[in-house]
Amino acid sequence: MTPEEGDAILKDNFAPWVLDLGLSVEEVGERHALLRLPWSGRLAREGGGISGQALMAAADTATVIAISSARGGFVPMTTVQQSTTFQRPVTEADVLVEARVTKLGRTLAFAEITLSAEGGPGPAARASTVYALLG
Ligand SMILES: CC(C)(COP(=O)(O)OP(=O)(O)OC[C@H]1O[C@@H](n2cnc3c(N)ncnc32)[C@H](O)[C@@H]1OP(=O)(O)O)[C@@H](O)C(=O)NCCC(=O)NCCSC(=O)Cc1ccccc1
Repeated sequence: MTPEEGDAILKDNFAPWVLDLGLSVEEVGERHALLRLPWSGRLAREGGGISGQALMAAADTATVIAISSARGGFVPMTTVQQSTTFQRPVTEADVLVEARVTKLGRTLAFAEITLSAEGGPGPAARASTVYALLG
C-alpha cells in the first residue's frame, strides 16, 4: 500500500469529525503506518495541551491504516479495545502517530501505537488496541 492509498482509505471510511482532525498518512509499511496529526488550537484543552480525546482518535485511525496495509487494503473491521497512557503534554506541535501491528490473526488484530510531538523528547502517549476483522 502507498501513503496515497492510505489517505484514500481515510477519506472513504471515516466519520466527518475524524476527517476534521486533518490526519494524513506519511508512510505505510508491511505492518505499520505513520500518520501526522497537525497542531490546531481547536484540539487543545485548558492549559494549552492537545486533548487526550484527539490523541485517542488519532491512535484508533492510525491502527485502521496499519491493519489495512498489513491486509493489502481496507477490510471491514471494528475497534474492540483501546488502552491509552498519556505521558507528556503536546503544545504547539504536530503529533506523529506510529501504529505497528503486532499480531494479525484471522479474526483479531493487535497493535501498539506511539504518539510523539514532532521534535519532542519522547512519546507523548502510547496506546494498545485490539480489532475484530469482519471481512
Ligand atoms: C463484532 C463484535 C466486535 C464482536 O462480535 P461477537 O463477539 O462475535 O458478538 P455477537 O455475536 O454477540 O455479536 C454482537 C453484535 O455484533 C454484530 N456482529 C457480529 N459479527 C459481525 C460481523 N462479522 N459483521 C458485522 N456485525 C457483526 C452482531 O450482529 C451483533 O449485533 P446484535 O447484538 O445481534 O444486534 C461486536 O462486539 C461489536 O460489534 N462491537 C462493537 C464494535 C464497535 O462499535 N466499535 C467502535 C466502532 S469501530 C471504529 O470507530 C474504528 C473504525 C473506523 C473506520 C473504519 C473502521 C474502523
